[in-house]
Amino acid sequence: MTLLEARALSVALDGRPVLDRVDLTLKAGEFVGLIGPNGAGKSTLLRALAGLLPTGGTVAVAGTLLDRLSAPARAQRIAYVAQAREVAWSLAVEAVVGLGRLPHRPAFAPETRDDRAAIEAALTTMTLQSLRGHRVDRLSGGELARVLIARALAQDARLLLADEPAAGLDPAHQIALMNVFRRLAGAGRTVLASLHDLNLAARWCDRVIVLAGGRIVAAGAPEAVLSAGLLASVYGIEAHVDRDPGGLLLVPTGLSDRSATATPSEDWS
Ligand SMILES: Nc1ncnc2c1ncn2[C@@H]1O[C@H](COP(=O)(O)OP(=O)(O)OP(=O)(O)O)[C@@H](O)[C@H]1O
Repeated sequence: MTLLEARALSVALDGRPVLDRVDLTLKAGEFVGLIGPNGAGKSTLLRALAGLLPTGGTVAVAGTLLDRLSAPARAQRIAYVAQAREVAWSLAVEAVVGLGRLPHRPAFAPETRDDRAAIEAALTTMTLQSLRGHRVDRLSGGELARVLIARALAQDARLLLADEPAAGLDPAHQIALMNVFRRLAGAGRTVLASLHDLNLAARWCDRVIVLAGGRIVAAGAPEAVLSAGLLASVYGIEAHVDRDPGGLLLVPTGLSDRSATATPSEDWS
């Protein structure tokens, strides 16, 4: 079942085109990795899909156009984890995770039993129980990253958009996070996460979408997409591509002499 459909999505920032008529479809129950070089437009695409930017084209979630949804209705359907990890106030971890529940109840209403259950589940999932009373402005970078992901999990939306959620996490927490996203997808939720670690994308994602120069240049199963040739043309790197029972193994070995430009294709949605 299609959960999200973007058609001819275009974004200009400061008058400069950043996304160019992107077509994208996400199905319920898939974990999709959004990859591409610095400046490709990944953050812009995630923000556009979350309804945080003025765009050309359309975005529909479960058949409803995003701009027809109120802010709370949108937040019940889409959770977004930003790349910038900023916290405005010196709140406790538990309170920040609890902010994810605000779209689910009227303003100033007390927490419900469902809210408490979702908060506890998110704290447990992100192994934050022992930090629940800590102030977020005194956490390490990786701890804060996990809190902001937990806040999005507490939101309990059908679609999770996460911008470099694995950045700054140690390898164990990265793998644990990939397993969390896989479990969400297994439960019918949809996750679109931008990732710079190609091995995480290759081994945990059902599908990867490759963005370069504001356009989707390839999309599909990691095994079908992540070839040495694509890595050379998109990232300008040489890589050894191997596979084991867990999936692809990608080892960057150097810079390629081909320029880091890719040829956009017509329809990769
Ligand atoms: N507010 C802005 N005004 C003008 N240009 C912007 C603005 N924000 C981003 N850009 C430009 O848009 C392009 C895409 O940026 P974006 O952050 O979406 O890329 P990205 O793929 O997420 O990159 P990275 O991997 O480095 O996080 C970049 O060239 C960037 O310089």
